[in-house]
Amino acid sequence: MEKIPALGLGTWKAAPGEVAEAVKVAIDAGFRHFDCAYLYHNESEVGAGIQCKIKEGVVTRQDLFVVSKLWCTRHEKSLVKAACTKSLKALKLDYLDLYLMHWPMGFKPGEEDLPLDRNGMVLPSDTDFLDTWEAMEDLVVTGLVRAIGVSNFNHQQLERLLNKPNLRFKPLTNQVECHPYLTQKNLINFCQSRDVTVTAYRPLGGSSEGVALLDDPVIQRIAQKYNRSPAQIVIRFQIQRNVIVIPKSVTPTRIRENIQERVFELSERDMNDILDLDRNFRMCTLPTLIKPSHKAFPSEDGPLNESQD
Ligand SMILES: NC(=O)C1=CN([C@@H]2O[C@H](COP(=O)(O)OP(=O)(O)OC[C@H]3O[C@@H](n4cnc5c(N)ncnc54)[C@H](OP(=O)(O)O)[C@@H]3O)[C@@H](O)[C@H]2O)C=CC1
Ligand SMILES: O=C1CO[C@H](CO)[C@@H](O)[C@@H]1O
Repeated sequence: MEKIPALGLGTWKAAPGEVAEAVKVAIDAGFRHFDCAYLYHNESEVGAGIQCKIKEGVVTRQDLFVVSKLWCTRHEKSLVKAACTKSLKALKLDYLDLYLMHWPMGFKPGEEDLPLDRNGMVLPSDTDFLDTWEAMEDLVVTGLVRAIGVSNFNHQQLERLLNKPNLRFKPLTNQVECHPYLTQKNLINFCQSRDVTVTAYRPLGGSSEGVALLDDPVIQRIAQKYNRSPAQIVIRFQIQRNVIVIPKSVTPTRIRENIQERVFELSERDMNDILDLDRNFRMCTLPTLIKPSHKAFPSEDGPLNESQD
């Protein structure tokens, strides 16, 4: 079974024109795991950065762990292989280390990422994520991907997948929003109890978007205590609870800061103080566009809401 490196570089909103350079800086700094997605519309630049470092002989393909994600408009079984091949081509790779189902919900197929009706609600497709999963399993069998996983799955959805009759491959990870304001304690316990790793996205609180997670007084106090930056504290927090973490940066100094070559340990008390910051605060809110009648709707009584898990 593939092992996901504990720290990866996020690439959402890493603009074409800056992300290839960021990937090169990251590889030089020691990053080996790259979190990509068709949705981010920058896979070709990420691939250029990767290829450059392979050509320079800094790394080999086997040293790297490259992740991409199947977007919701490609949930029909007949569309999955082409979607994966498109990401592979853009990334200039012949296999992915991990391919994730980006969300459990399928949207109407087409070129628009978010096909909307007149009221601004997403047009669903009549797919079931269990069927989509079967097509993703085929990608493992044909060697296009080494492993498959899910993203934005709640407890019930993951359990349904794990209980699927004739499951050929278990999800390697469930990638979910996770940071000190959304600690996902219950979901993490559930995933880890079923041998599914958890990957934390938005680990820094997407700090350019006005969320003051890195300015939180508790994070600041702990950062001063260990003589580390707030970003280093929230990254270490995840690694220390066995959660894989994928901070995004296109800034060379921050990329190097985030990999923190010297390992340090947060005390149990400081880990608990960070856990106590939880306020079930979710920033990635795509579900607000989804009709409650959608098959995989993240409803009040469960999906995506860890307090309900
Ligand atoms: N599966 C899913 O549905 C989702 C997956 N993701 C994945 O997770 C990754 C990370 O999440 P993301 O939403 O990008 O948010 P992050 O929490 O990683 O925050 C990124 C922001 O933090 C800034 N930053 C980076 N390092 C530092 C630092 N050391 N000090 C201060 N600020 C810093 C970056 O700025 P700058 O770049 O300018 O340095 C950027 O503005 C994404 O890039 C994507 O790969 C994200 C959302 C949803
Ligand atoms: O990866 C992602 C980036 O953010 C988007 C907007 O919240 C999400 O929909 C998506 O899952």
